Amino acid sequence: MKISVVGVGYVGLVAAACLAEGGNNVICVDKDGNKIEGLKKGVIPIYEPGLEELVERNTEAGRLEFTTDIAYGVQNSGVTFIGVGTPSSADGSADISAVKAVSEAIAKYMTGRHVIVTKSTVPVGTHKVVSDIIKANTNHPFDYVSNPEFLKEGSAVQDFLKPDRVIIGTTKTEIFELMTNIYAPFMRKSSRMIFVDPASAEMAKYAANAMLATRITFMNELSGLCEQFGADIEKVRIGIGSDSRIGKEFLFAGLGYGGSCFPKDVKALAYMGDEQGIEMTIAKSVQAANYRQQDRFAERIIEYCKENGLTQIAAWGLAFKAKTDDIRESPAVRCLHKIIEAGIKVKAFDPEAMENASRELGKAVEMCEDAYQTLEGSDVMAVLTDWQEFRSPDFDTIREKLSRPVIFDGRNLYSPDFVAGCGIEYHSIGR
Ligand SMILES: NC(=O)C1=CN([C@@H]2O[C@H](COP(=O)(O)OP(=O)(O)OC[C@H]3O[C@@H](n4cnc5c(N)ncnc54)[C@H](O)[C@@H]3O)[C@@H](O)[C@H]2O)C=CC1
Ligand SMILES: O=C(O)[C@H]1O[C@H](OP(=O)(O)OP(=O)(O)OC[C@H]2O[C@@H](n3ccc(=O)[nH]c3=O)[C@H](O)[C@@H]2O)[C@H](O)[C@@H](O)[C@@H]1O
Repeated sequence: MKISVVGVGYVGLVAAACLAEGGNNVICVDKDGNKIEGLKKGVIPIYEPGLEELVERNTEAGRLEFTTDIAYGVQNSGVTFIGVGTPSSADGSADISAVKAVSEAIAKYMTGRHVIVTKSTVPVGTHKVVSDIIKANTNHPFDYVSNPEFLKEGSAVQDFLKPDRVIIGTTKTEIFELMTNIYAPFMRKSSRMIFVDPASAEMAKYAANAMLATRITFMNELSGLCEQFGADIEKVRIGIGSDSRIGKEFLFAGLGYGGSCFPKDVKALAYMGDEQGIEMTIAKSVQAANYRQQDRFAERIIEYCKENGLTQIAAWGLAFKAKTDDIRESPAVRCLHKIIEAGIKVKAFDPEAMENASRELGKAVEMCEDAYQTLEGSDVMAVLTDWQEFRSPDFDTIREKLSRPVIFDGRNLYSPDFVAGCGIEYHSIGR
């Protein structure tokens, strides 16, 4: 099939490369000329495991091409996926101006019947807004599909190639069948193609992200209580996660959730509720509790440093989670902003996110070549991102290099007994 994908970010580029891997001819369109020029030369603008090989293989096979020219993309495909950003506006609503602009452009350049598929996360009701824009800008027939994306950064390629479920929001059976064919190469026995109306598809996306953010936040609040009572949140997690009604995933307490989606989507859901006069009290509480959790961790570090006259910390991790270079709404970055504001110096290391974090944190943080270099001249250490390579460090070196052997672990990566046995004071979450 001939497909175009507009937006070559975490969602668009992954979707395009995977659709090409499935045998389709895919044209990637983005307004960012630097990204497109880079991609033409094989430079992947983001870090995402497995993506580079996929892009290279499919570009060489002639199934994947890159352009800034949306007219070319639309005119040479029958289906266009929209994967542009929908960031938070100042009032918390999702800013869908890019989706609207792209829809208008698609409509203007359509030369015949076209299918327009929105992968971007858009407020419920956007299908009507976009359909109206398309109608107003073309005389050709079209079908609109709401097809929210559920991939996670860091495992985006695998998530796309092996989805748990694909939700297709359309009113027409034949369009559901077309989408089923597009996704056929990726469906396993356990995967489900789900046929719903566009509003339910749009709502399912917000419901999924808000539900996951709520689970994490509930565990984070419990972690504070565990600390007071001397209970261990990790044991509580295993205890409740063994109940199949609750399930094991997304119950890890930490320094709060971050990323480009949970924070923005929880906010947008709260906004949608306010607009409709139905207050989303849970979403609002989750949002507030999440920021409290992030700040609580930073404050513990600051307080400890102030009380003990300490002036420099070694920070391990900057990305909002492991296996990504993304620092959008990173709890690590928010935490470091607070620490810097308190007058404490920071040396930091992250395997992938230092370039992005440098832009955000500026010279206030000294970036290091490896994790151990951050310990030079530092008093205490803070683990802020759950990178695999931080999980089994050389505790002897950590103890020897820090002026005061203390670890603040915002990700519960280590066993408290083991770390204590290494002669290091250990502060983690909910234990
Ligand atoms: N990042 C993630 O893991 C996931 C994101 N989503 C949703 O997917 C959407 C995209 O997210 P990301 O890929 O993270 O965004 P991103 O910011 O990484 O990429 C968006 C891309 O769209 C391009 N763009 C913006 N306006 C454009 C226009 N008018 N014409 C052409 N290109 C344009 C930008 O230059 C950029 O390359 C958002 O709605 C997000 O909520 C959904 C699931 C997962
Ligand atoms: O809409 C989106 O963009 C995506 O948002 C999340 O994916 P992502 O943000 O890439 O990352 P997650 O793995 O969900 O982690 C989000 C945040 O929650 C934190 N987290 C996650 C799990 C957990 O148990 N505890 C916890 O604190 C992570 O460290 C991270 O800061 C969802 O998991 C995806 O299904 C969704 O498609």
